[in-house]
Amino acid sequence: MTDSALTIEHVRKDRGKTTVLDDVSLRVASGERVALLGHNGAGKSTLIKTILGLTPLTDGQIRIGDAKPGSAVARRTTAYLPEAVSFHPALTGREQLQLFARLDGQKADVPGLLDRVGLRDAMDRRIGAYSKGMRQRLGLAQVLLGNPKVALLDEPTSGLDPISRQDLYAIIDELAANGTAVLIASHALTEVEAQTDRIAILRKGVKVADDTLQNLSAQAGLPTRLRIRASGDNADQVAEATGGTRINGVAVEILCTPDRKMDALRRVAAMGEVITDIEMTPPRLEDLYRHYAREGAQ
Ligand SMILES: Nc1ncnc2c1ncn2[C@@H]1O[C@H](COP(=O)(O)OP(=O)(O)OP(=O)(O)O)[C@@H](O)[C@H]1O
Repeated sequence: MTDSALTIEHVRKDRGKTTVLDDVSLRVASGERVALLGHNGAGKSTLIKTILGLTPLTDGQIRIGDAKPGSAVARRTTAYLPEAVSFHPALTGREQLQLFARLDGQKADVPGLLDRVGLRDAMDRRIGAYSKGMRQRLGLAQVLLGNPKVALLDEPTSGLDPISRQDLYAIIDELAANGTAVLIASHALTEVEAQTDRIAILRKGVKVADDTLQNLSAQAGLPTRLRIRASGDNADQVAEATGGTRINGVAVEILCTPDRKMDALRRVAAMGEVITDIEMTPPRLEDLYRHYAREGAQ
C-alpha cells in the first residue's frame, strides 16, 4: 500500500498486568474504509484511543500521515466520532458547529454542512432537544467540518433507524471518496459487510484477520451454500446424486468449500432438466466473524 494515511506498527498496550493490545499492525490508505471488529473488550476502543494520542503506547508506533498521535498536526488532521457523542445542550446545532469552526480557525459553510447531514430544519433548535440520531448527525457534521485525513468512527450507527444508517453511510462514502481514510469500529456486521473495503478483526487484543471480505472468505475456506430445486418428485434422486440434504419437498442443499464449488456446480448442471433452479449463498461476514473471532482461530 503506497499512500498510508494511518499506520499502526506493532502496537502493544498494557494496562497493569493485562496486555490489551498485542503486536497490532494496521494500515489504512487515503480513501479506504476499514471496519474494525471484535467482541466486547477485544481492544477496539483502546486502539482508537492510542490513535488519538489519548493513552500512551507500551510499545510500537502510530503515525497519522507523518505525524505522531496527539501532535498538533495529528489533532488537526484526525476526526473522531464517539459512540455516544455529546454536545452542549443549551447551544443550537448551528451555534455548536460555528464554535467548533472558530476553535479550528476555519471559515466553514456551517448551514451547508448541517444541510448535508439532514439537520437543515433543526439547525436552530437547542441540542438538548435533539434525538440520539440527530446528535449523531451533528457529530458527523463536526467530522466533515475538519476535512480530515483520518476519521475514526466508533459504532457510528448505534441507535439509528435504518434510513438514518443509510444516510450516514452515504456521508461516510463521500468522506472516503474525498480521500479520507476511515476506520469504523462496529458490531453491526451486515452494515460493514456492504459498506467497507476491508475488515480487521481483533480478538483479545490480537489482530486475527485483516483483508477484503473476499480474501478472508477464501482463506477461511468456509462453505458456500447451494440450494437446488428439483422438478417434480426428483428431490430424492438429486439428494442422492449430489450427496446433499433434502430440506423440503423440492429442494436439496449442498455445502461446498471453495475448492469443490465449481465441481459441484458442474455436476448439478449436468443433471439437465431435473434441476429447475440453483441459488448460491457465499459465506457472510457473520460466518467469517464467527470463524476468525473464535478461540484458537488464526
Ligand atoms: N481505563 C481502563 N482501565 C483499565 N482497563 C481498561 C480501561 N479501558 C479498557 N480497559 C480494558 O481493556 C480491554 C479492551 O477494552 P476496549 O474498551 O478497548 O474494548 P472494545 O473492543 O472497545 O470493547 P466494546 O466493544 O465493549 O466497546 C478490556 O479488557 C477492558 O477491560
